[in-house]
Amino acid sequence: MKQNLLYKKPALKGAIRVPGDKSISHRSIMFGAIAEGKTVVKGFLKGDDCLSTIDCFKKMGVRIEETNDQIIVHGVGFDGLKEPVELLDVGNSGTTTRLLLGILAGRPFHSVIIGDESIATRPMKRVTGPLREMGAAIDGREDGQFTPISIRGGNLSPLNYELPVASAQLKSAILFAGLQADGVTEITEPEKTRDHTERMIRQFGGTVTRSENKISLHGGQALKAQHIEVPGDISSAAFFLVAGAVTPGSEIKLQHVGVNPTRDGIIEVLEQMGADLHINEAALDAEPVADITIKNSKLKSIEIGGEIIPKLIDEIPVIALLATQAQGTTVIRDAEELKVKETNRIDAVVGELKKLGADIEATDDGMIIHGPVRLNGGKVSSRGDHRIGMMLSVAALLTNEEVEIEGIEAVSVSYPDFLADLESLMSKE
Ligand SMILES: O=C(O)C1=C[C@@H](OP(=O)(O)O)[C@@H](O)[C@H](O)C1
Ligand SMILES: C=C(OP(=O)(O)O)C(=O)O
Repeated sequence: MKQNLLYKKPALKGAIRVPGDKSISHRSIMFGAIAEGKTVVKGFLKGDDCLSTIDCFKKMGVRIEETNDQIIVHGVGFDGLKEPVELLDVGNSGTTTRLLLGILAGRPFHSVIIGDESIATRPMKRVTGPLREMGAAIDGREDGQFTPISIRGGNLSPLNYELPVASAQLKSAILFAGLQADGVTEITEPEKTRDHTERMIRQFGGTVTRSENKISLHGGQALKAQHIEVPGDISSAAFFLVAGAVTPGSEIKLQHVGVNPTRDGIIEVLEQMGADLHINEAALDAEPVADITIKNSKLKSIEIGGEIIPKLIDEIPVIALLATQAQGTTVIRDAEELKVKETNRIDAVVGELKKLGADIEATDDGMIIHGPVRLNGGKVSSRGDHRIGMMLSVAALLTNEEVEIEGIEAVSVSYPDFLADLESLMSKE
């Protein structure tokens, strides 16, 4: 589906509450299912990826009620999950695939995970390898590297594992398997990655400890149903933060955004670039939440690399756009993981932004962007990747010419109402 965007007077004003956090929404269903009792989830993200997670658990016999403002998961415990008769279709969702594998690794039944064309290209050996070591029988294309993947869980042994990549999905898969293993599982991560799984284990009454970069947990813990309030997704808010920072005359307030310190790299980047940003005191629930106000301002280039990368990995497409408007040369490095997301996001960002006149080049592990540059209109494509589609919609604010985006429907993966929300901030005069 094509979308033509022509924004002549794009100053953005007003307040917006972005939809629920995708990572936390997935986990709320998973923990709800493996806990005993009724978990109520408010603020759940009804994007395609999280709906795929719901669908997979329904196919394993979990009763999940969806109303307008909440989801109720009738937990069955690990042992109550049933062998699915149908294929478990994860759609476009890497998080569903990898975390589900961790849960299935300890279940004594057979299941098959399939997904879309993009999922079929994403590396799964990083997860299937350690899960096999723990005792799960797994097969899949190229020896368990790609979907379709079939799995028959087993009696798991605990694992002491050093993650070869800084991936919260890999860490979480091993934690889910570790919860079903007989003994203590220990994971060391090269850099700190998002810790929603650890927080949720504690919220559900379990124990997981962390010392430096080592995370440990005991198998066999009983988890209890909870009430979960999902905060707004900072990865979705990032598009508005950048839109507000780069569009003349803008001032936007983003309400109730999750500001977990393992996810807030975008805020650090905006501050370092000189953005006019104000964050109110974060309220602490299971996850910290804050309102963030951003105004248009002059921006300067920075270098982004090292341990901040996992804290902003999904925001890099829109950070690249931000850098096109900053004075100087912005360098993004240590971000090879971008190559194995929904698309190769280094190629997609560089290729599509070049069509709009950006001065940007790809490197082996990131990109180099020279700014500021006045963008032009043109025909671009999301390449089927939600974050590329949303980034290009924000780019359309920076030109008086028309931007035609092919494949805009991809935004429904994480933010179905994205364009309507963006347009709601535009002056109606
Ligand atoms: O754990 C999660 O919810 C996620 C972890 C990240 O992936 P990796 O673990 O592959 O880095 C991120 O890119 C993805 O959007 C969501
Ligand atoms: C990489 C992403 O998600 P996933 O890995 O769950 O497909 C994303 O949302 O940017």
